[in-house]
Amino acid sequence: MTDPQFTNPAAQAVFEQYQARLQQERDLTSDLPRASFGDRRDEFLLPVGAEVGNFLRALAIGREARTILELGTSYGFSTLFLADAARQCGGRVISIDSEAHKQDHARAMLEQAGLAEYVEFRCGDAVALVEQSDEQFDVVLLDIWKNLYVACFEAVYPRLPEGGVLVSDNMIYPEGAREATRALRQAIAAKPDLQTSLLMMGSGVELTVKWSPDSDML
Ligand SMILES: C[S@@+](CC[C@H](N)C(=O)[O-])C[C@H]1O[C@@H](n2cnc3c(N)ncnc32)[C@H](O)[C@@H]1O
Repeated sequence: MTDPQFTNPAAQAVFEQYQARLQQERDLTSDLPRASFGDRRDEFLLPVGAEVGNFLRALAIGREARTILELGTSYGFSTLFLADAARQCGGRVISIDSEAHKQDHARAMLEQAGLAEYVEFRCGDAVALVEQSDEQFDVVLLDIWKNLYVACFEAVYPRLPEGGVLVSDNMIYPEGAREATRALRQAIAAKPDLQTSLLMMGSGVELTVKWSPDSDML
């Protein structure tokens, strides 16, 4: 029995499907050599997990986010939480992934959950799609392949409004991502108007807020 995470039974049923698939994937991958796992990574959910999902949802609702950007749809696990937030705060989610078949699966799951109307899926390279965009993003989840973190961050940064929030996943685990996450931390530290903090939840989350020194929010 999975702990209830959603008040809406349809969304809870979809969450439970994800949890069951995740357990199967854990069993399958526990003995897989690292190289084989890397070759097969597109098969797996690789989700942020329920704790981070709940955190993201609360953050987006608290921020009264109008536009939520997700970089890395995968099969839709984190999208489910973000879409539930969008439903509750009158916002919308733009979710980007380069793999169309993953987004097709995510779309079907969101439809089952009754949350598809809150999500616009965009398929393509995250850096290029963000750079082409003239939108501002109130809450951003950065969760694509880690070698793209700095490029994505640089594309997102000018599109974060004052008070806008960036959540970057996998800042602690897996260990193999640490060179990339260290580079992201350095890129964040180089901006004078960002406040940032590493949170020990899930695989390690960096919470970064655009908050200028002369902001009247301080
Ligand atoms: C860790 S998974 C995302 C997991 C998802 N956020 C969740 O919690 O369920 C990373 C995703 O980034 C996508 N990705 C990798 N490179 C990309 C790129 N250049 N542009 C867009 N998406 C990309 C992969 O296809 C993969 O689905």
